[in-house]
Amino acid sequence: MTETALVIARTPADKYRVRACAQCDRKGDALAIHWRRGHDPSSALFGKDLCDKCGKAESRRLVKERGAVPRVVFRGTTDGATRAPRASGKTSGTRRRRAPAVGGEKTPPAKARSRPETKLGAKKAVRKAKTSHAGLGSIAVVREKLRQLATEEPYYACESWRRTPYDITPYDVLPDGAYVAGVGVEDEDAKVLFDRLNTSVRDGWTDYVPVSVSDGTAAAATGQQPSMKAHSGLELDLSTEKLRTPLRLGVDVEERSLWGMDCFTREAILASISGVTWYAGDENRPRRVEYLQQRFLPKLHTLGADGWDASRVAQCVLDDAIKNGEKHTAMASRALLRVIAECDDDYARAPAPKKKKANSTTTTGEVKAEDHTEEIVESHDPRARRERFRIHPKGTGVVCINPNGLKAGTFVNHYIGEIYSPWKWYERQDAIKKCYPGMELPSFFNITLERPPHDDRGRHVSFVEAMHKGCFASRLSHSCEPNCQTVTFAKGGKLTLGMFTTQDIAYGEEMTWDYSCITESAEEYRTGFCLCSSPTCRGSFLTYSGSGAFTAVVNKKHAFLHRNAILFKASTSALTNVDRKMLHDSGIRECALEHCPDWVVKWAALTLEYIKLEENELPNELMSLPATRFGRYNELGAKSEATGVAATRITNLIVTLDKIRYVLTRSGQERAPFFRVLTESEVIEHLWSGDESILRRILRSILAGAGAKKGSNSVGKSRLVMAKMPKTGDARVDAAMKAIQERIDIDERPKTASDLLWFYANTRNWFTHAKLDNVISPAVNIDDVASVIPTTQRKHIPNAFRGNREAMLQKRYGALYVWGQLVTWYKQTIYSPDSSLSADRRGTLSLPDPESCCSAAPSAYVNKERKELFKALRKNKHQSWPTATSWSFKNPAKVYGSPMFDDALREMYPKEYASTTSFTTLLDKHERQSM
Ligand SMILES: C[S@@+](CC[C@H](N)C(=O)[O-])C[C@H]1O[C@@H](n2cnc3c(N)ncnc32)[C@H](O)[C@@H]1O
Repeated sequence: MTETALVIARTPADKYRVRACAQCDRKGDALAIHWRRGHDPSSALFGKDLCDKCGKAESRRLVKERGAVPRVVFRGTTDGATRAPRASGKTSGTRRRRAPAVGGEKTPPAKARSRPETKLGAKKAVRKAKTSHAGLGSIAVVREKLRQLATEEPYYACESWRRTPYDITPYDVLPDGAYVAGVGVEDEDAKVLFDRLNTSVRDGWTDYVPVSVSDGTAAAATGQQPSMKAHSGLELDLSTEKLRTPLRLGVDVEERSLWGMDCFTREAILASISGVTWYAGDENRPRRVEYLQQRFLPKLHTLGADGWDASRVAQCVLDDAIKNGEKHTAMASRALLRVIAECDDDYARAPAPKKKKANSTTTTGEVKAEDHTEEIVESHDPRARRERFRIHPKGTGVVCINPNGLKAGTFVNHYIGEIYSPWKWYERQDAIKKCYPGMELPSFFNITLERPPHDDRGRHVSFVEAMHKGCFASRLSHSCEPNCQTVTFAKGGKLTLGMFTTQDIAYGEEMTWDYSCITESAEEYRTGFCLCSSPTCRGSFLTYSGSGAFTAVVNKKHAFLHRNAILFKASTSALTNVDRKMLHDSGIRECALEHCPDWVVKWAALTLEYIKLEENELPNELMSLPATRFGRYNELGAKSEATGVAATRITNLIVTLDKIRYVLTRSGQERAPFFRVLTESEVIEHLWSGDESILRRILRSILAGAGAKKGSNSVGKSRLVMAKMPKTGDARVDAAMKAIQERIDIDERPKTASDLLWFYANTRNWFTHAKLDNVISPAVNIDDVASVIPTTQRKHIPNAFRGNREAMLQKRYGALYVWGQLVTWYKQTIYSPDSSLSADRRGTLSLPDPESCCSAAPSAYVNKERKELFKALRKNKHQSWPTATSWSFKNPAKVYGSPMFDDALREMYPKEYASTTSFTTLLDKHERQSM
């Protein structure tokens, strides 16, 4: 194959020789210009010196002409140290030996030091180091690593790169431990909120558990579990004296504009320094991590607006290392600088594309300028979306500036802010989303304050918003390997949240905690890519509630019909002492249940039963999941994950109770059970004897349809059926319907009418729902939000409040809100949980309209569709029926029930529904008989 690559002239003597480019006549030595040499024998430029630009152009031309891939190039950089590539014989290894004595770095482990001598011999080892860890080798390794990472989660999750720091979100400082009522919280509600801060638990109680993880790191033990609080048995000192003295801003800690790297960049940096022998190989990964965390990151946190530039950080680390005689750190920094130069600087130096026209939707000059900068960066080179050393702004964070560092277990500060009850909090969030659609994920500062389960009045949840009012504790960043933690504790009969260090923290180190924040939106999860830079970073600082841990058991044991079965049972059976005790034992007591009607309390008890079942079954489900990059779940990790999921579920249960209570306690609101079972005579009327009964409607539509086709056999058949209809309504519904079904094969299409009747005839539980009033709550006040919208997002503001402002700020709870919320209780961010009900009920709870079996679309229910429908129902009875068929589901009578729902009831409550035949047995029989 013809050699098409261009390689650099690379002997040390060459370095200082002034050359001229054979193409453009540019002059300079190797320190000023990155020189290349024509390497294609058939080219006129073969063997000639070319400047960087012309060399690349030549390379591109050759690649275009012949489709060959250019060989990786290596070039010198300008700091004059360790530049020699392997062919020169002057390796960075030799220079290292001449470097000044090392200060503050650890000796390599004996095993690592002895290996070259014992295995290869000293000379061989040096040669190996030269070839595999210097220059060309390391860059190839990095490139290969980046290629691999680009196809793996979570590395490619980050798609755009912002190089400018975020605006500071200013806040009012609240006095220690003082919460204030949220914006627009009315006095009555505020009273309830502050009362919920009172507790019967003894002073000094805390929800902090000093977990000891003996068999490895927290991450290894927990898989991707964020909520496990693992900190090697550290005890916290909650003496009042300590809690009175938080750390001081400007003395112990400082708020700073901080930067962080995505997982891709972190791995690229680790790979870059693995080119240095001291840091090479799996056994030296801890050294690479130490370089990143103890040298690179602290330096990054001092760079202010320049933090985006990885090579600047590396250069600063190098300068410090040279000053302090830390030779390994210096070598790592040089290696990193070299790789960054190779991978990124070409890109940075290439001419910027022509200015785009200013964005007409922007409102201020400042925004235009900022947007433009970002556009250039992104549109310049699409490959930049992946293979670059990207350091992103994280906004304000908190750094330890106490020269002695901070000890593990130190009280940092109270986590305080404005408090909201759950229903009010979600009304506010809904209004924000409605008024600022399409707004980028804003920084969030909220945290939940949870009452302890053993408090006399039990659990409850309040939302603490620290965006506008609070203290520096709310400015700490998230980390997947944090050094601080929030803790709820009791002090003076009141509950409060505090931040504590869980590890010793050195001067210059960033203080972080694990947000353990769960999002219901996959998009939000992806947007929240994590910049914590820790070696076990999970990729996003959010946890997705659609992940395996949250869905593994739900999909099997708590699907749509199961959740409706719970609501059905709660509406139709009495609240017992066993239910009350179970709730009480789990801490769901007065605070969560007051003002709830019995059927809602029963619903809570039945839902709690499911939560316990899930907690039991989830560990096995998790251990059977395929391995992720964190490995497989072990038993400890799976159990801990299940505990975390159960805790989230209980919080959601309490939040749901709070929302439902709000709607049901509005004046004039119906409080009877939400589902009402039809009496037998109502069922007969609905199916059989009523003017609008299912049977009458079906016959009417058959006659209407068949009338068009004179002489059709259907007409005679349906008249016959009509004539034989009993005049009284006291026949057993299912027997009569069955008899009709056997004779009514009157439709010319395969089995449409008889199948439909089969579903009706085989449904045992028919019910309808309560008619609740719509509730429209007062407009919430979100004036405080506009001030914190990032400048880049301001362009959305003109679109906000397009409609009636007052209406957009009000929350409308529709008549079916209670139904929707109770069957999606584990989600909280859906504006109208009832809006998906009609789709979810399609064919599952609501059977097709009788008219649809005689619709004008004759091909809609041919044998193929029929088979597919039955197959799908066998596989998943909770799945709504496909929309492509002619079935319609208007259900004007609002009567619900289906054989699939009966089956869900039987699965959930086998004792009460023991006589119900399983749905698949029924369907098998029906298919056999109707062949
Ligand atoms: C509680 S605030 C922290 C203070 C905030 N950085 C500021 O500028 O005021 C949480 C926000 O900080 C940013 N943040 C914190 N930790 C982060 C991390 N590890 N990765 C990415 N962004 C982070 C995110 O924007 C997040 O919404």
